[in-house]
Amino acid sequence: MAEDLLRVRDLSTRFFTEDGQVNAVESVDFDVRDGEVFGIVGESGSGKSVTALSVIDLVESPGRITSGEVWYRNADLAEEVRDDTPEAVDGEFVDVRRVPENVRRSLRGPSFSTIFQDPMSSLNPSLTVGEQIAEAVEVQRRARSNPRSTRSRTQGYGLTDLLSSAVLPSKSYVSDESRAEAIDLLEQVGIPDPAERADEYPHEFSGGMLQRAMIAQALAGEPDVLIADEPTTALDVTIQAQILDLLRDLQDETGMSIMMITHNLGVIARMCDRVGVMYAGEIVERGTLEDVFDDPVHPYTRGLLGSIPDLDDPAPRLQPIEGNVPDLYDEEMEDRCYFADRCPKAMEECLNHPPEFEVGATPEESPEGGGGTADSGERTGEHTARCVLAQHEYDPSQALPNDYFESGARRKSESEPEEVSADD
Ligand SMILES: Nc1ncnc2c1ncn2[C@@H]1O[C@H](COP(=O)(O)OP(=O)(O)OP(=O)(O)O)[C@@H](O)[C@H]1O
Ligand code: NI
Repeated sequence: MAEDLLRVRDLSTRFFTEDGQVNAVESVDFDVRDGEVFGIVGESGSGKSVTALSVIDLVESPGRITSGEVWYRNADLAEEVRDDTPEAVDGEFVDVRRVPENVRRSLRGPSFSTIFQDPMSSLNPSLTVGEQIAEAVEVQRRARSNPRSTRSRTQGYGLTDLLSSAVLPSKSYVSDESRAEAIDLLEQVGIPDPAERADEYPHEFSGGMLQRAMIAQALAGEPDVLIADEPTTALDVTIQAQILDLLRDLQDETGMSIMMITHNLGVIARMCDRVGVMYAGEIVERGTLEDVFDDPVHPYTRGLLGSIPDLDDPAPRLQPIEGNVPDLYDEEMEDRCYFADRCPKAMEECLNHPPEFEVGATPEESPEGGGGTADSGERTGEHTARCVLAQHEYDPSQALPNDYFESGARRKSESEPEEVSADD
């Protein structure tokens, strides 16, 4: 079995807005393994993008990561930071949340790279595509040849900042070698006439080609992990399929891992090895693609699967189950299963916040949460769900009345959990 490359533990991110505290990511655990595609899927507003941004420390104010560890396996980095920050090192793993900020930032590009729905969030309109990719190649080269000096030179700069900073002289390739490499990359991502296209500006590219150029830029750093947030959502379906196939091919060649974030289960089915299903800031079910698609436990997952958009069909935004993802304001998050108000199988037990249950395990064996830090590598349950149905069948005699969550009065005055009669 492939080794873990990333172990994310108890990651929480909140936005401190004028209207209140938004619990966008709520104690999330997941692993990303060598050479796999790990998918995060869920409706709009479920916390997918903020989870990704939290992993690479790009959450912006008024947001803040309030807890969590992001263990990244990199023996060289572990060696480098061990003396100064021993608490951030566990064997070959480094908790990137506990290393100095300049070190963490220097990992963007050479270790973690991103592609987004909108390529113009990564590309600078006033530089040619070739120059920008060549610059990313250079950053990687400097990082390889002398990690420490690069870390100080790029201190305080993410790759994107560096690329878009006005300091860069226009039309100057750092070297002929990096220009040649940029052209190679453009060819790798399937851009015809790459040498000519390299000298064009982003606005001269079509949407699909621009997406490919962004992928080339993201790959220039030879990242260990590519984080792809709805990378094909804006594209028409034929191009969408081409880009996904391209990502899979590139992954086969490079051995990188991909974190694929999407609301589209068709994309998940086509791409992913393992999946986490997000709802209201939590991962509510996870497992292999087969676990989650063939044997879903959480009624939310089942609901999502009830309307898998066909990739060959214009895919609608997912809205399979009546109702919406809650706004996630802290004061409105009752201590219950967050999905209970939309759930066709809500029972009295669901008025307690469910832990992560191992699917199919007896209650005694079931672990609390995703388990462990960097050193507890052993995995028991691959397939888990934050739902009591992982442990026992639906019991209609315990069902909550249909209108249970509808009375606004109850919400305010009776939200104190009543004594729940659990049978076991
Ligand atoms: N800058 C911000 N300020 C306040 N709240 C925010 C901010 N960014 C995100 N949120 C909130 O965090 C929660 C999670 O948002 P997130 O963007 O991660 O959802 P998502 O699953 O990626 O949805 P989508 O499919 O629409 O991209 C939402 O409730 C959202 O309103
Ligand atoms: Ni998003």
